[in-house]
Amino acid sequence: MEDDQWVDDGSPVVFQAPTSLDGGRSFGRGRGFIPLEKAVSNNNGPGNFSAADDDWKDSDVPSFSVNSRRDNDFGGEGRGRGGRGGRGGFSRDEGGGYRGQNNNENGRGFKTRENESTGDPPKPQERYIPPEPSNDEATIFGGGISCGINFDKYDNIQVKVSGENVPPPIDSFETAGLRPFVLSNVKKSGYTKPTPVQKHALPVIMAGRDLMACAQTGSGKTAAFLLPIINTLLSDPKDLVVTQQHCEPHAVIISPTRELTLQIFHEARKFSHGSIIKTVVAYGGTSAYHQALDVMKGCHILVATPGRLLDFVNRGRITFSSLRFLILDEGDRMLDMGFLPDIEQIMGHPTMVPNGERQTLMFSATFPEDVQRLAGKFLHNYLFLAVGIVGGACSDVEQRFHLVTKFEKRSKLMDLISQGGGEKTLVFVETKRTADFLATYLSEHEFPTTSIHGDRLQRERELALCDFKMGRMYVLVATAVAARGLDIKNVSHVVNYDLPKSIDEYVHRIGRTGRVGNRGKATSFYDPEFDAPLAKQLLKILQQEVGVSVGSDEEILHELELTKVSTRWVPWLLMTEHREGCLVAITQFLQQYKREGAKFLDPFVISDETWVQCFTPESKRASKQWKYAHSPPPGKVKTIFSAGMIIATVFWDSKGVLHLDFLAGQKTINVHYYSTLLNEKMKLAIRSEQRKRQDSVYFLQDNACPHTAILTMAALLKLKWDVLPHLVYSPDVAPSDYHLFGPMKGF
Ligand SMILES: Nc1ncnc2c1ncn2[C@@H]1O[C@H](COP(=O)(O)OP(=O)(O)OP(=O)(O)O)[C@@H](O)[C@H]1O
Repeated sequence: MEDDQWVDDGSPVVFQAPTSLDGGRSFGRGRGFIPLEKAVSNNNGPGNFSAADDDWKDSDVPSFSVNSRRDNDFGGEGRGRGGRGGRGGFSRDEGGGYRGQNNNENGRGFKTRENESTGDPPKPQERYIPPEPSNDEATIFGGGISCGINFDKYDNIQVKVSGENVPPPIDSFETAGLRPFVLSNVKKSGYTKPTPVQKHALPVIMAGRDLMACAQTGSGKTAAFLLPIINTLLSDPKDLVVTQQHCEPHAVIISPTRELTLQIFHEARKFSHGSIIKTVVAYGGTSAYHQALDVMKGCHILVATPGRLLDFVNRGRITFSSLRFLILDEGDRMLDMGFLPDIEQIMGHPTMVPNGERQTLMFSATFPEDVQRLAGKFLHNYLFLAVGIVGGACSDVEQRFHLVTKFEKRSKLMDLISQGGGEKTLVFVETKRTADFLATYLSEHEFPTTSIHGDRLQRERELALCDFKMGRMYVLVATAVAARGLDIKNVSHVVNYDLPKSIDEYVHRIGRTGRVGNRGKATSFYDPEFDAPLAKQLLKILQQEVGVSVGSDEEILHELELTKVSTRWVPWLLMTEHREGCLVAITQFLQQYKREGAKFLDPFVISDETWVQCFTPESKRASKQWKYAHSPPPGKVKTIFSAGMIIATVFWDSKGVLHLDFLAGQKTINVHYYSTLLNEKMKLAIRSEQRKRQDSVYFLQDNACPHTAILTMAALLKLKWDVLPHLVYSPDVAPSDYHLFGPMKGF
């Protein structure tokens, strides 16, 4: 059975209706997290659930009468969720759900049903009643991630809005036209100024327009749609239609995963806290009966996964007749092959308010062009908002790659986690089986680890996220279920133990760190045997990231072709932490190695001599010119001095190949740089040369330029020579704006 579905099998259900619908206060709500075993036992509070609550009959659903009313900015929040208690005080605002794809949970795939084609035994049926959301202000407003040092750099990101009559962006929340009440919730959330997507999306939505918005991960898209919706629902209130049979929400927010849905629910509660607005959540893996009761008490905003939503819709519990806002969060995912049939069913439902009479909003960090085209048919006279490069990775995430075979991954992961010294690390794997295995293995090696994937029970998934969030477990091993949307504080490191199959999935995964201007790092294990198909797209992402203009398709294809020549090639990236501060970072790096007693670095003194160029995107052109001006003419040798010592010779040979021979201590290393734009003849020449000179290290890069030599040097020194002639992967050689390619072993 699909995990978002339920069955009415006519089992008797006894439900004691809430004793109060007024005042909006649950009774008997406990604090803290109740053991989950209890949570499924149906007797976890004063309320009396006495049957298989997912197996209920429609006729058993109690009748509620909720008066339609004009709302205002005050009034009880949450209209009496009596009947249960003993839980709550437990803020679960992250997670990931999953539409099963056999044992492969790679993002955008077909919607298959978990366990169907794997031959695995069916999952035990779960009757999980999630804990009540907290009403404690500190919990409600304390969940978000605080802005990081790069928050202000958001202002420099290029923004493009296409479409007709674009409303001007706002500068501040104060001038956004928000009601004082909403503004006060924004302030309580710790937001002082809007992010670019918020600056542009708020006025667009408040002007009643449809919107497709794309902005990098962790840049505040959730508030960008919630704030104007909540504001409109409050400033232009309409009666809420709730009958004994059904409810007609005013806003429906659909997201692809269960825990993301839960997270959005908490965000919506946060921004509407203290108002009349009722928000309800509906997602799979939980007691449908219980959630239906909530829905039928009436809700202005319903946050749901598509499966559970359709379930309610097909039972007539929800209709769209009063819908004012329809939001697809992770819009591209919602419209890919996996979810499209569900979305089409929702959009085409007989009760659905027609396009143009409702507002339709789609948000994501990635929007492939084909999906953009498809999305157009659900939107009316919409605006397209692109903050930065559509589908680009978050610029605050430093991306590193390790060339590994599948046999090396485990020990490499152990190294990374021990080096992390307890930093929160999210490890992505391809299969549920690997997730289980790794979580067990790491736990056995005394790294507190938990896991989340589609085969775990929902209560286990939520507990796993809670443990990770609270730091009880500092490693979370996850399948694609956790790739999108999750906003977890202090995730310092994302590891792609298995790279995903799609680049969008990669962008979302690494976006779990480096949020709201905080820095993060992502390390990916690149196994050429499996990951070569991703190389071209990875390269594009990395080029965007380092500010190097993306090469023409021809160039990229050429690089790909080279990738194919030898499966031992792997793109790896030396990222700069400060794009502008390349020199500073290099200096620090070398100083560090000096401190560690690398004597051979003694002659190597970094200075700000002209040949050490900082290579910023802006200076790319200048730098290129500089390179040609300073490189020796073909056939001539130039000597590089630093602090009066010869450190290297440069030789730009007649074939256009730059040779740098470093003199370090007693050793000379030949490092040959080749342009990526090699023709066949040059490739042949390189191959034959490499056969002759086994001790050399070869880099392929598209911008042979002497200052890269320093980085190369540093990399070689770090490896203490012993891995030569094998290249040479050193993720810690952080500072450069270059992508490099290596090794060329086997070329
Ligand atoms: N204007 C703001 N000032 C400070 N913090 C903000 C602001 N807007 C959002 N945030 C915080 O930034 C974090 C990320 O926001 P959010 O989850 O909405 O990002 P997103 O763009 O939807 O990311 P993803 O693409 O991963 O879904 C949250 O913790 C949120 O509370």
